[in-house]
Amino acid sequence: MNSFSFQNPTKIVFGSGTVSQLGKLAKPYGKSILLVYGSGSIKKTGLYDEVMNQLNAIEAKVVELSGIEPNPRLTSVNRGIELCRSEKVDLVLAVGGGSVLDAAKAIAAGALYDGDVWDFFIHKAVIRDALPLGTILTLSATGSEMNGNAVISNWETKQKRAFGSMHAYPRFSILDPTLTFTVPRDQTVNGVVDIMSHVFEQYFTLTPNAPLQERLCESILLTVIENAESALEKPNDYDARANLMLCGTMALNGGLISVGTDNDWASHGIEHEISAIYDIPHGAGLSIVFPNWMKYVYRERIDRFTQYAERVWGIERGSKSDEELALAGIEATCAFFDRIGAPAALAYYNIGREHLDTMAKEAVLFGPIGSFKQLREADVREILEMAL
Ligand SMILES: NC(=O)c1ccc[n+]([C@@H]2O[C@H](COP(=O)([O-])OP(=O)(O)OC[C@H]3O[C@@H](n4cnc5c(N)ncnc54)[C@H](O)[C@@H]3O)[C@@H](O)[C@H]2O)c1
Repeated sequence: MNSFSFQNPTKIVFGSGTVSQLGKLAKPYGKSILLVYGSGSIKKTGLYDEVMNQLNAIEAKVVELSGIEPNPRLTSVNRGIELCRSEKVDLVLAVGGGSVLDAAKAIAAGALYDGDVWDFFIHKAVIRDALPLGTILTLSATGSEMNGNAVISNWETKQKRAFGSMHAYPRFSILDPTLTFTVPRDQTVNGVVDIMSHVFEQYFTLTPNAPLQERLCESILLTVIENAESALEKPNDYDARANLMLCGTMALNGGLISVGTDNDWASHGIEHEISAIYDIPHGAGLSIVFPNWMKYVYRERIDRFTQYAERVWGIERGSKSDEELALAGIEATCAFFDRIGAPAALAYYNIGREHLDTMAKEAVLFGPIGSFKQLREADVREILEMAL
């Protein structure tokens, strides 16, 4: 295990009815609040009214920024930054899925920066401060509710880039699983794949002697697999939704489950290049990329993959060779994705070879990606080719 330091400053308030604590949680940060949300589904579900009642009760001045897109765009972030400055906002409050939360993080950081917020995403500047951020999560997937990451798309340059900063962690996040009852089937599936992918990025590591981290990863994968189908069959199954929500938060919790180990993140890098051009859902892109990444890299340290097959999928070794066992685990992953209806190939979105070269080049713009196996442009091109 490597040496490490770990800190997570986000307060989590978890459970049914916890939106009723919003006023109390928001009050210490000041009166002027920027409420950030998406296409307006929170108005249909009644969540918007609940939020406004809480904010009115603490006599907050609420400024609204709606219309945050899935795969949130830089243009929306810039609108939010202008509002923060003109309305002297004290607290940014995000209500939605990962896209809304990520946009709110970029707004909170950009509002206190003199230059272009995109600088943070292209390694031109480092975040030194941010406005306080609170979140109410409505979709289990990204872990954005308890980490300092944000992913934003720049449609002018056709780039999707991420930042990570201690300053961008939410001060508080309200996690009420009942708010996810209305998440449609396809988005629930995308969330399940996203959560599992976050674990894969940390589980497939070359770092030896990290048995607790390995078991933390395996327990999240097992819990997601056990609960995904119940949530899909019965969208109002509180226990299934609650378990998925907690898994999402733990899976990408500032690195909690993988402290002291090297992480990979190549598959996320590759997926970002696909959705930067084709605007497909992140989770769907990952269900296409990850099994192909696995097939490309498993020989690097085959015991990680045989352990995965045995412990996560319960596949017995019997007379199987390492190679056969590892591949059986990868096949079990594909079969599960298929069973829940996650796409397996780029063809699902009519994506052909047109932009594979660009995607491969952009993925390694800042150098090789991944640590389980370092991938260069030709490797990424090959994985994309396998994903067609
Ligand atoms: N910050 C991070 O650590 C991190 C990690 C992984 C991915 N991401 C990024 O997060 C984004 C994806 O976020 P996401 O997967 O949470 O999805 P999302 O926020 O894009 O939402 C997907 C869709 O679900 C809808 N939705 C959300 N909650 C709903 C509800 N309760 N009922 C009905 N509809 C609802 C949204 O309106 C949207 O149309 C991508 O841009 C991805 O790159 C961020």
